[in-house]
Amino acid sequence: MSITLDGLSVHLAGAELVRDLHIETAEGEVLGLVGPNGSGKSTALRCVYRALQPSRGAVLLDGADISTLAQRASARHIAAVPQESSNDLDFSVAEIVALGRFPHHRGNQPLSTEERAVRDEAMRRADVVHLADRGVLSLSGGERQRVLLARAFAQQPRVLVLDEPTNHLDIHHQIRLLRQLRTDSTTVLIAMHDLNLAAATCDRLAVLANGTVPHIGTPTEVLTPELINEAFGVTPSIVRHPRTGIPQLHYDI
Ligand SMILES: Nc1ncnc2c1ncn2[C@@H]1O[C@H](COP(=O)(O)OP(=O)(O)OP(=O)(O)O)[C@@H](O)[C@H]1O
Repeated sequence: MSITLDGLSVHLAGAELVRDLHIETAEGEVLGLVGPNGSGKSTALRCVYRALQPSRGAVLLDGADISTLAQRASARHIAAVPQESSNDLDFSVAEIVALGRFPHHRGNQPLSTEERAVRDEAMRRADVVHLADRGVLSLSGGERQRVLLARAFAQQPRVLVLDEPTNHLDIHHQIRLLRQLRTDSTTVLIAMHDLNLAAATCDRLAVLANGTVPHIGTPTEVLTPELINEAFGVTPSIVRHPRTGIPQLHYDI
């Protein structure tokens, strides 16, 4: 399924956090949101997973305004891993991942054999099988992030919204996740700070900077020294990956 941010604006606490944002994904595309702190990446993503309502504009799922859908109906298609997620209850990992099945259920019936298989496959993909019986409160930051990824996978979404999903992950688990995003047919909207990993992962990048219209294009089109300087105020040297040709940024410290 495709996601469109159609003239999205968000006003909060007397400020316009996102202004008239237009972004259209293709089905199965991995689209990265990059930009400086406070440029509105999380705010835009929160509108997609319906933690926030836009003040103007809309989020469209295959052309239909998601605000016209019941929450449970949109959750059958859109799963999210937010940047910070407080979880004060010490559920087991397997129980948390099973919550991903909730939008597909009627009432509170126990998981069927097939659904347990979906949950287990989601735990395998996020490499948390060995943690299944642990309480989530005892987990490390990266382990907890992988549990939230597993819960999102268990939802079997057509659109995955990820807000800096690699920020607690070691390099093995970063690469493992990003490879999965590249090979799956799920449409992905992902906010990232690491521009090199973003370039290697995303079909297109939207470079947000405060209040301006984003530059949207392939990594090669938007990761130019001029554009990075305009958005972030630093000027990188850009080289090509020796095998893939993807642009990679280097900085003088
Ligand atoms: N509830 C709120 N009330 C007031 N201001 C808010 C609120 N939520 C976010 N903001 C502000 O909106 C701006 C955009 O925040 P947002 O979290 O979307 O940025 P971001 O691009 O995801 O940043 P980062 O890279 O730091 O994660 C920031 O200046 C932030 O302080």
